[in-house]
Amino acid sequence: MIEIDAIIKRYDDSTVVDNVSMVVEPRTVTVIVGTSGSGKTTLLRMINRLVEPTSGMIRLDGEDNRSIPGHELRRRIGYAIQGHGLFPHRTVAQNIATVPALLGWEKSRIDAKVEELLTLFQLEPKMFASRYPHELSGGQQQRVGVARALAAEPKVLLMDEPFGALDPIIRAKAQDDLLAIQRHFGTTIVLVTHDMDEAFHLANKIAVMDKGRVLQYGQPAELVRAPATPFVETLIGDAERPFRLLSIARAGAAVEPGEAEGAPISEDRTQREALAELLWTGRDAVSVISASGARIGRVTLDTLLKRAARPR
Ligand SMILES: Nc1ncnc2c1ncn2[C@@H]1O[C@H](COP(=O)(O)OP(=O)(O)OP(=O)(O)O)[C@@H](O)[C@H]1O
Repeated sequence: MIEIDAIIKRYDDSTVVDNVSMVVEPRTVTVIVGTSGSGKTTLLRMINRLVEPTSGMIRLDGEDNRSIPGHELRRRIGYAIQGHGLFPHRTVAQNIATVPALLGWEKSRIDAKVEELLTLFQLEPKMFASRYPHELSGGQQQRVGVARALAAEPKVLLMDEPFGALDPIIRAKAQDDLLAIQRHFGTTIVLVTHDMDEAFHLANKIAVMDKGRVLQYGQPAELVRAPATPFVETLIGDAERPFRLLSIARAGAAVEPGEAEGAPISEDRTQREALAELLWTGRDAVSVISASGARIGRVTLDTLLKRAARPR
């Protein structure tokens, strides 16, 4: 758990993080969004003490982060940034091994970790371990950057616009990979982004920042249903609201009894995907199946349109 308690950061006369308090639950993804210059990066970097707060306290599992030695902070908290910051003259394997090597892990343990991470990130170890960063595509470099941040098995991963440089298709894939890996390791992730679609795709909770303050901190559905301020409403995007509502709920939650013609969809797909399927195939209803493949009912176009309707 990360407890951010009345954190303030001032540079000269300007207050760039203004009395922020929030709690990040373990094994969740928290996304910080907001306009440029609103203090997102500064807030993130106070968690691993790359920036020292002017006042306030941040606790990691109950421990004041100022009382945790630097090497221990680096072990507990991974950090991945846009542009990935890979060392150009070190191989992929050496890049990933950076923190474990600093921590003095045995070579066999490091090698096993590098292989595990490369495999998890779908980079065939035999092909990629000995390459240099310039021999990788942008998307591959980005994956190595995240793999490196995870190498010492940190409980917490801080990510600052990690996918900012990727094209939309690779970006969507990178987001899915991240969620799979987050579940695999049970990592607590705090991620900064400008991209609201990314926020809604990844977040268990979203913090909206403006001028150094957190205006709202809640589950995506809360932000859509009850935006705390007009700023939050604007940032979420009024026009996309129906789709956001559908993209944060699973098809399984809209099931009703009955059958439908044509290919079924899985209950864990989003309602937005169910709607897309219906619109693409011109059907009024689609059968829904459970993870084990059993038919559990159907979702109708009518139901989805009602769910997408303005809540007020
Ligand atoms: N070392 C510094 N010295 C002085 N001012 C700083 C420093 N670092 C950041 N700032 C200022 O603090 C404010 C918040 O910066 P920060 O990088 O946290 O914003 P951000 O929300 O991450 O912005 P962006 O989305 O553009 O990256 C900005 O006005 C920035 O100019």
